Amino acid sequence: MDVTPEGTADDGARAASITLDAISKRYPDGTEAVRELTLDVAAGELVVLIGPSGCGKSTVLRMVNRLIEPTGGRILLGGEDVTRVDPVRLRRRIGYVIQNVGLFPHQTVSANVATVPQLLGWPRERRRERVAELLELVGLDPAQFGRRYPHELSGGQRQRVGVARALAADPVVLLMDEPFSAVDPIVRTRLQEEFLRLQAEVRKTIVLVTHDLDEAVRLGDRIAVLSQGGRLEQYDTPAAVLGSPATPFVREFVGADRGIRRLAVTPVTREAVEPLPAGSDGLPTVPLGGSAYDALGVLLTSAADRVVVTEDDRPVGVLTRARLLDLGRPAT
Ligand SMILES: Nc1ncnc2c1ncn2[C@@H]1O[C@H](COP(=O)(O)OP(=O)(O)OP(=O)(O)O)[C@@H](O)[C@H]1O
Repeated sequence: MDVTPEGTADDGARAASITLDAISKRYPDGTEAVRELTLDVAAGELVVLIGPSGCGKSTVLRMVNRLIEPTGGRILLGGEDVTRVDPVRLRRRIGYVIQNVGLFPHQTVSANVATVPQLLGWPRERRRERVAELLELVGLDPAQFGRRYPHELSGGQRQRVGVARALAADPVVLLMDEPFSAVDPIVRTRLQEEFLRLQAEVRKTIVLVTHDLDEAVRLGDRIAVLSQGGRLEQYDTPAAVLGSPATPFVREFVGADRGIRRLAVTPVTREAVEPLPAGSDGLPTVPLGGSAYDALGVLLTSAADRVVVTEDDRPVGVLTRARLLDLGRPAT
């Protein structure tokens, strides 16, 4: 069955690029939620939209799957204008995950995950295989969880089912609106880590909305910082947004502690490492390529003023406390 929206050329593609071309949304009451926003997301890229409450993040996201109709501009998926295709067919190609997941309460986990395949008329056996594959992918044993109902799951498990459901029909794009904010911080961090592993495997084009800067830094290949009216203040890698805020707005938004956040996205490189002096036995170790933030954590929990950097478990040099702190110092 053809599930490609009319007018798109992404047949068979596993991920499609997204181009927002001067999209605008003026609500009927006159609120200009988004004014001529232009943004490109490459196929397989994970882009995070972040900004203060009311700046238009959710409006932007929902215009991509046409839950909200733009009042101006164009949206291209895989280079094809989808502004005028049937929104229902479009949504079958776009996975959507929201904060409280929105699972159907009276349907089992399996039935929830199979929602779109069912709509698409997949035969029962193919649906069953797909559900099992997806539940395993998100770390839930299909035999144990497939027959449960949403209220019989923890918040984190529900969230995983939401992600599995969004991936069910192999969408070319995944939209996620505050997907991890309804769970406590420890579960959230674990879900984020699992999600990054999942993304490395499925490589979808993902647009994720969050108000949590740490989440944006951890997950985003690029971060789009928005201010009121969906105005794009900066669109760059986490390291660049933290290291060189493009505008006073971004500088204030990322805050005074951007140096420490920056360490989380700064790897310990060979350039930062000094030759290994004699008498370095017994010092704590960190792996080359690991994050400078983790190295700082190791330093803070030991009495040492330097750590030994290793590659394949062999020491390649030392990283001093002073050099480490330099890595977090913003360029501007
Ligand atoms: N249906 C609507 N009618 C009128 N104005 C709306 C409507 N929906 C949203 N808005 C307004 O549009 C602006 C952007 O809202 P949106 O929900 O996109 O922001 P957001 O950045 O996602 O906010 P938050 O982080 O608080 O969820 C806000 O000023 C909001 O009040």
